[in-house]
Amino acid sequence: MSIEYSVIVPAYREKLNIKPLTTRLFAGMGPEMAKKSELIFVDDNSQDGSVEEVDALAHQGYNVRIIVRTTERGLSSAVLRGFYEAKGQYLVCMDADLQHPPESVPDLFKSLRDHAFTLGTRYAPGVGIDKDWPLYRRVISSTARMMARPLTVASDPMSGFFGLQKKYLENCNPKDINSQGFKIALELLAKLPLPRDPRAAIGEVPFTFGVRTEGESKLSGKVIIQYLQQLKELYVFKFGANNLILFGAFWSILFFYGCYQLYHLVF
Ligand SMILES: Nc1nc2c(ncn2[C@@H]2O[C@H](COP(=O)(O)OP(=O)(O)O[C@H]3O[C@H](CO)[C@@H](O)[C@H](O)[C@@H]3O)[C@@H](O)[C@H]2O)c(=O)[nH]1
Ligand SMILES: [Mg+2]
Repeated sequence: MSIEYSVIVPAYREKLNIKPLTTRLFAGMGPEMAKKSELIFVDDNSQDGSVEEVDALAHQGYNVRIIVRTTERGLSSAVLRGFYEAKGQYLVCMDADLQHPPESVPDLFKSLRDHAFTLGTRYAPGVGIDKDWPLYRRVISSTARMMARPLTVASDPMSGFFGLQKKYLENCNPKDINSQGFKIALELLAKLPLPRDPRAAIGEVPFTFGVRTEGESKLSGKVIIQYLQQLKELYVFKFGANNLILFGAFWSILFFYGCYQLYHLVF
C-alpha cells in the first residue's frame, strides 16, 4: 500500500522517547491509517542507542526509520530533511519528547485534507501549556509569539507541532527557506505559496503542550539569537528593508515600556 501520511520527528539524544512515541503514534492512528503511514526520525548523530531502538521497532513491524546526519545539526534543517525524504503527500512534524501528544496526529492529518497548512495550537479555549511549564519559558514563548504577530494570522506560529501538504513545499525553492534555529513552522508559514484565503490556507488543531519527562531540552541562547535573526529576515521578506526601521522603533518602545512597567511592579 502506498504511503499517504508521513510523520517527521527531529531528534537529538532522545533514545528513551523513541519507543513510547512510536507505539503511541501508531496505536492512535488505528490500523487503517497506520498502513498508509511512515514515521521518520531525523537524528544528528546522537550515538545514544537511538538507531538500535528504531531498528528494533522496525523489526517489530512498525513503518519507522531513522536518518542519521553527521555533517549537519539543528532542528529546522532536520525537519526539512525529513520533509524532503518523506513519501507521503501529507506531512506532520512533531517533537520526539512527547510534549506533542501523538494521539493528536490523526487530527492534524484530517485537517490537512482541507487546509494547505495545519498548526497544533496551544492558544485555544480549554487547552494550553502544562501548568508545570516554568515561568521563564512562558515569558520567552509569549514574547517570541508576539513578535511574530505581523508575519502570520496563525495563533501559534512558535509551535513545533504542525503539518502541511507536500505540494506546497515542492512549489518553493529550498534555497529561499532559512533552515537555522527552531522556528521552521513560522518560516514556512511566511514563505510557502499558500492559498490567499486564510480559511483554506491554515487549519488549527488545539493541543496541550506537555512536560518533558525524559532527556533534556535543547533550547539555548544560540537558538534565541537565531530566532531574532530569522525574524529580521522575515520582516524584510514581507515588508521590505525600510519598514524594518519602523518595526525596530516599535519593538524598542514596547520593550522599554515593558521594562518600565516591570520596574514599577517590583519596586
Ligand atoms: N535532529 C535534531 N533534533 C533536534 C535538535 N535540537 C532539538 N532537536 C529536537 O527537536 C525537538 C524539540 O527540541 P526541545 O529541546 O525539546 O525543544 P523545546 O525547548 O521543548 O521547544 C519546543 O517548544 C517550542 C514551543 O515553545 C517549539 O517551537 C519547538 O519546536 C519545540 O517543540 C526534540 O525532539 C529534540 O530532540 C538538533 O540539533 N538536531
Ligand atoms: Mg521539548
